[in-house]
Amino acid sequence: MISLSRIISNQTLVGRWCTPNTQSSREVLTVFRAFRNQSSTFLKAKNGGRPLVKHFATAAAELTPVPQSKWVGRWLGTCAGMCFGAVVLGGLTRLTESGLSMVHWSAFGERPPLSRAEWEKEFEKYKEFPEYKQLKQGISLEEFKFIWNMEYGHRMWGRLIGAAFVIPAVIFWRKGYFNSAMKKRVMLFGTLLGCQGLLGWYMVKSGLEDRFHGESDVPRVSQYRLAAHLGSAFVLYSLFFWTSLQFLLPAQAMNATKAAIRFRRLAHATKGIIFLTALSGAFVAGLDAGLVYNSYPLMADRLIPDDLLALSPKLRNFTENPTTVQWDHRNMAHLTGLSATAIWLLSRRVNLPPRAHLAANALFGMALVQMSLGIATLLFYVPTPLASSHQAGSLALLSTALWLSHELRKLKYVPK
Ligand code: HEM
Repeated sequence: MISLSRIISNQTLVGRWCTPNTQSSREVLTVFRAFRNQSSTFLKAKNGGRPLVKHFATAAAELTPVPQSKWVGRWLGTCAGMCFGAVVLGGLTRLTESGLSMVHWSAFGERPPLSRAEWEKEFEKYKEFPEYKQLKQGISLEEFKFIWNMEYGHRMWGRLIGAAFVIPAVIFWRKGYFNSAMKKRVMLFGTLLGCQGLLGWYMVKSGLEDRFHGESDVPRVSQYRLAAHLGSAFVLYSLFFWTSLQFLLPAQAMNATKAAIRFRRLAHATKGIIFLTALSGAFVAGLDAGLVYNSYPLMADRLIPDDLLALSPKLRNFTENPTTVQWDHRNMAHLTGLSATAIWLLSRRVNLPPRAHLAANALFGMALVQMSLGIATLLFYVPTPLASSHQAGSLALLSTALWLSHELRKLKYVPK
């Protein structure tokens, strides 16, 4: 039998072995697994079969003191930051109405036009598509170059993320920095990254189709595909961010009191609510629903506007009627605001580790900023700087919620 302090000092010892010049990570992992099994059996025996420290095994397996773990964390943090940048760039591309200027796609990159003749050829191709015919008749070559470069920048940034992910992934994999769980995650990240690019083109294609014939029919991408593209970007960002936190900022342990467990559940729920609010925002953006009912808190002096269920069947309104989509987004935002407030109030009563307190405060503060940005975006008829800040704010808010729930991961069960 070994004591808890031995286990902890062994954990540090294993950590110290993990330098590139001493043990291979495979050997260290074998020692670690043996040690982990031994420790969890001991802990359970001491506590009547119930684990004394929940998540101890996972926490131990994170191998946080290993120097190379920091590199893996920094790499994933960089990928998360670059995803954040891609979301902002994508939003700016949409807000400047640039997203449908490139009418073809190639997985490995399009070559930009180099001469005036090449630019004119590219412009002629664009003129074949509905956006030019219905919305942009008569724009100059210079104006076309601007929207083309915006879209090109967004696509190339996506490819740069691909390179920033794949090259270090191969190097770290070959050096043996990943355990088997991490290898699975790396494969998942790579697959999601590839799908993100494909989904982007699938979304753009929906705006190039010849399907906009009604008088009020504006050529734009499908709101469903826009929500899917934005939603998967948020998921990818969250995975990168969360995993980098696991390497760079391991959670501090806290006592598993009833209040702490309830608080942790609320933090998880808030994270989910923020994600759904952001998805509902993508429908607002996709339908240009920020250009109707530009008043707050009422919509044309009413809490429930007249045309809320104007389309039939009724279910269609929730994804195709700008009024309903905006109404949903407002109410989801209110729910986000309420749960962020509850988090903040409860965090003052629960005994939390200092960093979890900080994260709860950051979440509440960011929710206030995000609500204000959303309201201002609506009242001022969606100006690009405000709308773009509101979009970036949604990711910043999600980040604070992820950080908070990450800080609440390690619950310590103290025997009665
Ligand atoms: C507090 C939680 C909120 C979150 C997480 C959130 C998130 C989002 C997201 C992700 C978008 C899509 C942006 C894009 O793709 O360009 C969006 C759009 C929008 N949101 Fe919010 N939002 C929140 C609150 C609000 C509030 C309170 C309002 C106003 C009452 C609002 C009004 C809008 C409008 C008008 C748009 C469309 C902007 C555009 O066309 O670019 N939001 N929101």
